Amino acid sequence: MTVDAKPVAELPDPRDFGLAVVPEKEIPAELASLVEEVRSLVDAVAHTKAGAHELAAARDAVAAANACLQGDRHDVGTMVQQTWPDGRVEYGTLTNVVSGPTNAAAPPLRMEAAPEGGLRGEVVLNGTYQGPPGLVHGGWLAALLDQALGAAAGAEGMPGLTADLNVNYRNPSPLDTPLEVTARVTGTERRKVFVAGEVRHGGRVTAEGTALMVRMNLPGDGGA
Ligand SMILES: CCCCCCCCCCCCCCCC(=O)SCCNC(=O)CCNC(=O)[C@H](O)C(C)(C)COP(=O)(O)OP(=O)(O)OC[C@H]1O[C@@H](n2cnc3c(N)ncnc32)[C@H](O)[C@@H]1OP(=O)(O)O
Repeated sequence: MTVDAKPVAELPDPRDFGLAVVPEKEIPAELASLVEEVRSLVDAVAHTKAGAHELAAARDAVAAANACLQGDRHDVGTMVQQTWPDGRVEYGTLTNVVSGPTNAAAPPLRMEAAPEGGLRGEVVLNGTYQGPPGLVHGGWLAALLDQALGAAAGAEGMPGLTADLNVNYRNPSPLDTPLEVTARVTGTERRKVFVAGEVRHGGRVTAEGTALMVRMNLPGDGGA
């Protein structure tokens, strides 16, 4: 495979594209703990056997919390700037449904540099990500892989959009237990970035994915 994509030294600054950026360290601790609470709430609501009285009280409490939060909002498209332990700066969307730190619907998946190259992360999906009984929904496994594969391309300075994603489900992925997600770039060809990754439970591959990411046009690279 031709290796003629042009990785950039640093990721583009989203501000140059008119997007707002929130440094992750500036996210209030109170918001982070609210997000955790809402994640737990969604799971509790999904599985509750509470009676009518408790359900009505919970509904009123949630409606009151909702009313509290109807003020200023971040624009859709707002990015979060995260700094890796090695000092590398990374951008993602603040409310990304897989990894967004303020999105209570995100598990969330956080990736880090893997010693063997590429990225790795660990994630636990609770019962709100259920497909078959006790197992993670296949669409969510695809979402985890899509995110990890995109992040692997981004981490090598080649952020882009997924053009083609293939997922092979090898073994069931259980809920409520750590799943390891790995991803790496396997080749490049002009703006095409080929990536591959796996989801593992207890060391056994449960899903594997390959994708073609098409690198975004960056200022100064001629777009080729
Ligand atoms: C601002 C800074 C932010 C930094 C931020 C960093 C964040 C870092 C972490 C991100 C982590 C996100 C991970 C989630 C990733 C999603 O969820 S992405 C969302 C789902 N994907 C989409 O919505 C994409 C929809 N599709 C499109 O917009 C366009 O089709 C694409 C993919 C951008 C390509 O369009 P294009 O740029 O016009 O590319 P085009 O010139 O047509 O093709 C370029 C090459 O790719 C090939 N190609 C294009 N499409 C396809 C296809 N579908 N199948 C096969 N080959 C294709 C072409 O044949 C061509 O090949 P060559 O001629 O070079 O051999």
